[in-house]
Amino acid sequence: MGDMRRVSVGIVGASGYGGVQLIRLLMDHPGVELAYLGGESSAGKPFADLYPHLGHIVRQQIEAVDPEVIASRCEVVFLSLPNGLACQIAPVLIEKGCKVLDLSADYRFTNLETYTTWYGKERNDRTIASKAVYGLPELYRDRIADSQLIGCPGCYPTASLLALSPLLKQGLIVPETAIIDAKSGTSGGGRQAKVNMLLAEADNSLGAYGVARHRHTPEIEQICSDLAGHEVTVQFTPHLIPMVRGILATVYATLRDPGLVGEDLTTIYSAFYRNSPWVTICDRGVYPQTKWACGSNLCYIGIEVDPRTGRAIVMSAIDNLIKGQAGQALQCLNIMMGWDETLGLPKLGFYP
Ligand SMILES: NC(=O)C1=CN([C@@H]2O[C@H](COP(=O)(O)OP(=O)(O)OC[C@H]3O[C@@H](n4cnc5c(N)ncnc54)[C@H](OP(=O)(O)O)[C@@H]3O)[C@@H](O)[C@H]2O)C=CC1
Ligand SMILES: CC(=O)N[C@@H](CCC(=O)OP(=O)(O)O)C(=O)O
Repeated sequence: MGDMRRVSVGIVGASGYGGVQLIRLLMDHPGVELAYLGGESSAGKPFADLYPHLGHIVRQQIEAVDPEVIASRCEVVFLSLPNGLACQIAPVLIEKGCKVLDLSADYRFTNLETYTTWYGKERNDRTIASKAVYGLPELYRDRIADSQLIGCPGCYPTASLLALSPLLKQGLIVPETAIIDAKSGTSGGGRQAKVNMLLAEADNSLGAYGVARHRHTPEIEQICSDLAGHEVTVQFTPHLIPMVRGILATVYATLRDPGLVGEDLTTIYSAFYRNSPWVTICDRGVYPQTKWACGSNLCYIGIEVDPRTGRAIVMSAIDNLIKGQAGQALQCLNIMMGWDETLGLPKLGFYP
């Protein structure tokens, strides 16, 4: 591995949480070199001014965004920008032959009308968008390997879909009965200042938001529909919880066969994720905690069946900035480049 050719990589949005998390991961990756860091308000500043604790490792400056310049320097570009910007930059990068991994919602949807309805932005890059592959490796590994453009999933969809997929794919639940109750730490909202993310507002408090209208709902439904083979609606309710990193999604769904028990589902999940190094199925009676995943690219899944209600109850825990964002994007790059899917990704969390 030490003699691997290093691929030149650019990160647009390097000053944000996704960008800095990518930089941290790529510093330990033997196959890449950082060739460009881009931003808007941070353009012209040394990266070290923004993140002094990484200044001894990352010497570059943040630069203004010019897709032609980026394409001339980079073989691979990560776009970690607010929604609606990647679709203005990616077409040039794709045309110039770059591999592009977008961390926003711009390339997640197969139907751009759905994107416009939920994100309120018109699109004129249909041809390119139609080539994008949804970057959830546990479901679409083969397609990711052959793609030039990846629409990396949102953090809630990652946790929710990894919990639901085996049940949907094998027809074990009535899809429309699926209810996803998810909790996220505040880093899910990005690095810009927002009043509801102030410590004084978010601390000592837990509440739902975006109820019955969160924009991750159609994204989850798109993939659930693909797995079920027909249009599926789900109920998704996100909550903001007073912690910085992590998502816990608890999914409830009615089993078609009321005779199924927890052991059956644990066996089914273990088989489904047999070749997925970043999914860990908990032993019977063990339910995941966000702290276990924090700092790693792992998704922990715990499974239960309530024989009284006939429902499966599946819990999944991820770090929203790693498996839910930057780590997943790097996992996709590993697959696109034909590298080991685990290369450069943290196997153990921070704690304890
Ligand atoms: N946070 C999370 O848990 C997750 C986030 N995502 C998605 O990933 C993307 C990035 O999120 P996150 O890292 O949290 O966001 P941040 O708000 O932390 O960072 C946003 C970045 O975008 C840059 N930027 C903003 N506007 C422009 C512009 N016009 N031109 C160039 N650069 C610009 C900012 O640069 P500057 O600072 O220089 O202005 C900054 O580097 C978003 O689409 C988000 O929805 C996906 C999964 C999880
Ligand atoms: C806590 C918090 O605010 N979380 C964000 C999720 C961020 C994310 O993943 O959004 P994209 O789909 O735009 O990538 C939210 O609910 O908007």
